[in-house]
Amino acid sequence: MGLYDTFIPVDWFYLAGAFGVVFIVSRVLKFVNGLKAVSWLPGLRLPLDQMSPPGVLISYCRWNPGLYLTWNERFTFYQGWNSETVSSVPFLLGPPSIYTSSLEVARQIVSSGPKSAWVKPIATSQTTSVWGDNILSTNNPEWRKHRRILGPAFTQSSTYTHLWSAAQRIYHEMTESEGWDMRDEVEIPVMQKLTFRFALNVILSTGFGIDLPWDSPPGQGDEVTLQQALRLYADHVTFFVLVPKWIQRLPFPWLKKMSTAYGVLHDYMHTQVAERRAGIGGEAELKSDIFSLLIHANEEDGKLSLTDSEVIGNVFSLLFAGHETTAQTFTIVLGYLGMYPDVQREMYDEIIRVVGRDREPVYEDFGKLQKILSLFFECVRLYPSGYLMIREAKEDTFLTIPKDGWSSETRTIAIEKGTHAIIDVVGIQLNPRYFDNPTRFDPSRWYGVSSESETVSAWSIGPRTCIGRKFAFVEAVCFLTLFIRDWHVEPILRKGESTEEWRERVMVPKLMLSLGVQDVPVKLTRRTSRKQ
Ligand code: HEM
Repeated sequence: MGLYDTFIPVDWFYLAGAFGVVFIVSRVLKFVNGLKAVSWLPGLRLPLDQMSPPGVLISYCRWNPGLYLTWNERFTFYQGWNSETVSSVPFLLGPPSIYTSSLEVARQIVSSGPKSAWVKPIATSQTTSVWGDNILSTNNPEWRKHRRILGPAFTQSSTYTHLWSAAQRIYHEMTESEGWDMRDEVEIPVMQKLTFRFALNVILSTGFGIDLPWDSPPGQGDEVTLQQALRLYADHVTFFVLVPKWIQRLPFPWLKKMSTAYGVLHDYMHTQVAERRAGIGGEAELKSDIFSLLIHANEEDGKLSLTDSEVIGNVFSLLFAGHETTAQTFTIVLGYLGMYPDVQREMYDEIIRVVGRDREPVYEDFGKLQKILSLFFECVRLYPSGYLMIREAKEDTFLTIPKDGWSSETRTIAIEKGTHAIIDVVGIQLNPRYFDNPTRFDPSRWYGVSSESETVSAWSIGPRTCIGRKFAFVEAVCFLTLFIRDWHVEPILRKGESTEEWRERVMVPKLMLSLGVQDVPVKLTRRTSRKQ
């Protein structure tokens, strides 16, 4: 019998059917296992996980709300399930997850110590470790090392006095370079362009001793200057972080420019590390500024040492985390001041009472400018720039949640290894258990609240709370004090547009790695005319 005599004709129809059945069975099993992994907690049942590719990349639609889920459904999501903690179990792709707007549940996930069952998932870490492992990207025990090395820079008072004077200098440089000093009225079509540059220059100067001029001449031809490279990186950090290396190398001119920018930054930072290490760059202005601490750790042997790539990884993670979040919020604050002239007046009065008109504000004023800090807290509450925290259960674990809806009685549910937890910071900030009338813009709710209080939860809670929270508070108070003292802010309205319509058009979130809003157009009017 020849080979061809034994050939059995393939019936493609049945083969496809068999594959189909196997696929459907595998998805049903996946779905049931997913439900079991979250103890059958009620919630979303969608084809894809919303926080990992491809679900996260698909724009908002009914069967795939994507990244905008927690914002767009902030008034209905938890109410719909009558619970502050709900599940999301995909039946095609992705891990099961739980979403929570409860601080008590969040605390169990982000606040438990080194033995915690919850870690940052690998995919999240990869997005923040493009330049090297760092404080943002690592989990215990590595994370502990990064935090211990960087911690002193954020606890010593010299960091904040230095920060205050850098912010003040850069504010004046901005008003001069933008030509505001010569004018009584200024129209700014996109406020973000200025707040981003401001916040980047502040962290560069305070953290790394790099003082960039507000304006610098563009590079010749294809050349990319350091300032342009930083700007390109800051503007396109999401791209650098999310897109695979091979896409960055495709032969498009703008990609080429970005990859040149990446090279410029890479070389600059390596040279800086080498120079600081050799002492050529001179003594750092602060003995324990962020860069000096990193370099010191680079030279250490033992537990608290860092490799070159960890140094650079931390530099970039702090550059990014230290300017994008604050810049987004400064823009939102200015938008709100424009919409609420009464609040603006109250803030101005506080500045005049504490600082007056005749002297520059100093760091010692920080503690007295409580209304300004409250204004900043309230804007971060309504638009939390760090809007999600994602964790993964590295082992089977338990969570204690309310027994029924919002009741104070609790029950414990089992959570299986591999389940993701999405701490919904927007949901927490709008939770009526923590904030009365949570949708109302009301900075006075923060008057008298300590900045150390757990109520200030938009910077996270527990050991992994934002290391730069005081940095952000001090920078915000300095910037806003200078700004509000000099300028009255109002929204630039379109013809016939009301302030409410302006809010609906402009204060609409734009979600990427942080939460911001659409381009904010504002008009500034000098409070004390130059001619007086
Ligand atoms: C409006 C301003 C800011 C907000 C709302 C904010 C929010 C947050 C949040 C929610 C986290 C926790 C993330 C997580 O655990 O998944 C975080 C962590 C972090 N933030 Fe901020 N942040 C702000 C400003 C800053 C500044 C100014 C710096 C640096 C100068 C900074 C550096 C960091 C770092 C390094 C971490 C990681 C800390 C760790 O894991 O130990 N942030 N931030």
